[in-house]
Amino acid sequence: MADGSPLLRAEELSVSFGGLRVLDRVSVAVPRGAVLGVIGPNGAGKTTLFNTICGFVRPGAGSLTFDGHSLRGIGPHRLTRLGIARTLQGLGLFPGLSVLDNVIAGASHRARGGVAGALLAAPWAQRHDRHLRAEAMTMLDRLGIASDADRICGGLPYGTRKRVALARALVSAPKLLMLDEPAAGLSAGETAELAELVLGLRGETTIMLVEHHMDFVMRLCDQLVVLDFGQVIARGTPEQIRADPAVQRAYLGEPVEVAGA
Ligand SMILES: Nc1ncnc2c1ncn2[C@@H]1O[C@H](COP(=O)(O)OP(=O)(O)OP(=O)(O)O)[C@@H](O)[C@H]1O
Repeated sequence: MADGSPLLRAEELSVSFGGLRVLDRVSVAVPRGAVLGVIGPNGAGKTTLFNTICGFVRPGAGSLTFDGHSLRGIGPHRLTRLGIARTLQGLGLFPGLSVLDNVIAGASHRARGGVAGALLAAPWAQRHDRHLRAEAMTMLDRLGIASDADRICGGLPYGTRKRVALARALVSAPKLLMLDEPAAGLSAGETAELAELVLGLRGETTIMLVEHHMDFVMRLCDQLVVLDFGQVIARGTPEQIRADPAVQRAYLGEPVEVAGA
């Protein structure tokens, strides 16, 4: 689908936990090729929106459409095949595996070898797996961590593991890359480098990110959606959002994180 329709459309999504309404008729459209940021004060519902799109949380009402197809009933394990890759706040890496194997795991839906291929040592399976390894290495190189390929993931610095998680998401060549707080826990230098990396992905993939770091968001995003108490209170370009009185009110009294702070 290459018409003018958004790649992802969430319409009137509502989610409640117990009696608490955490998302209240939230609508978001992510245009193809755009970088869309979701921001808002603590507890606004950003992660819940992310988790609902990824199938971790089932909405009480509303609809989700990706590339023209409904995401209803699609669990997280089927997202990669559909063309959605995500990085999570907890990273979700295999700490006992090497960096390279973690990244290859991101493309596992394309591994043709499988059990039969391995048992038979089938040449076609071996060729395909070699190809995946080469692609994973290319991605590690691109993210500046090729020299860590054989190191065990668990012992690596957090900033490096974040890059591994990004490489793993990217190696599936997603149509939509979803990043949950990609800058959280990074130093000012690492955040600036990450911003450059994400800017370099423009034109290759559509990106939706949830983030607290205002500098990072303002620099990267074409469009922003602002949530507060589970509702969309503003949407627009970074300039429009910066000047929006409702947004300023929502953030009043809450420290706005600045890169390096
Ligand atoms: N599984 C859950 N069960 C009950 N309440 C939850 C659950 N997950 C989130 N909440 C509540 O839903 C609200 C929104 O949480 P959410 O994590 O989506 O906000 P957020 O905007 O991502 O916040 P933060 O910026 O602090 O990460 C909060 O009040 C939170 O306590």
